[in-house]
Amino acid sequence: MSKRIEVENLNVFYGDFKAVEDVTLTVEPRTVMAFIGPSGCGKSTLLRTLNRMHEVIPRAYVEGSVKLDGDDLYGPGVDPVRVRRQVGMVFQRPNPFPTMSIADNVLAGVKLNNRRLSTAKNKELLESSLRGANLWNEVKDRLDKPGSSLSGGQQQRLCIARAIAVQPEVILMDEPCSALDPISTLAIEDLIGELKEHYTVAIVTHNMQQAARVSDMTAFFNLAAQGKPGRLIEIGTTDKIFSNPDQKATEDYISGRFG
Ligand SMILES: Nc1ncnc2c1ncn2[C@@H]1O[C@H](COP(=O)(O)OP(=O)(O)OP(=O)(O)O)[C@@H](O)[C@H]1O
Repeated sequence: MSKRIEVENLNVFYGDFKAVEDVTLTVEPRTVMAFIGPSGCGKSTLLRTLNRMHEVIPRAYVEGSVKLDGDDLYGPGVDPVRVRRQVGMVFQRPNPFPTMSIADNVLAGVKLNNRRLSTAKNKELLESSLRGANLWNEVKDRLDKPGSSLSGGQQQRLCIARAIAVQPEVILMDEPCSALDPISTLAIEDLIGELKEHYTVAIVTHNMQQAARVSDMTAFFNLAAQGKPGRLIEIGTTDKIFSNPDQKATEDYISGRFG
């Protein structure tokens, strides 16, 4: 279920503006990679290229390639909708459909993909997705209540359950804890540790402790100057990046000297 992501010589544009320049990196299956760096260096932009969400913005495009187990996501004839089914995404703010029930929220993506399942299969998928997101025990007695009746942290886990339900290969997370309290944040961090047993995970985070806690590999991005594109400065095991980085800019950023 988990696939290797290979980004090669990727340039990412918003019209004439190049936001990210010449990124090459690999995320191995069943690992978590953290994208870190100061505001505006293109972490979220890069993340969104990994499931072709970037191009939904008018005049936005990429050069280079992103491969999933060798298949170029930007190859001719590749359907972006199919890509987004393989590569799920969890956003900064939990975004369940507020009036839809908890159960329908989990199965929303599956229904959108026109997968018709028997009632028994639906129930099975509902339970396994909620268990996978560590939410089952908290909601099993109120599956018909609206998604908005849950706390912020529960809503974020509901969104993770919704992402898992379509059985993706990769899960992308864009600052998934930035709107959550510390307890909910820890619950999501624990969950990320479990998700990587089944999925390849890439996460954007501003929280250095979080990057250190949840990721196996860390990629540090920076801007040469304001208005210039973001570039990958250093990539390595999270242990190395946080204890003995090769680049001074990485060390300065990790130790809070800028950004
Ligand atoms: N929709 C857009 N149209 C034009 N430019 C954009 C758009 N979204 C982002 N940008 C620009 O692309 C660059 C990278 O932005 P991005 O949000 O990817 O950075 P980031 O590293 O994720 O920042 P942050 O940490 O603040 O979220 C910035 O210069 C930003 O202004």
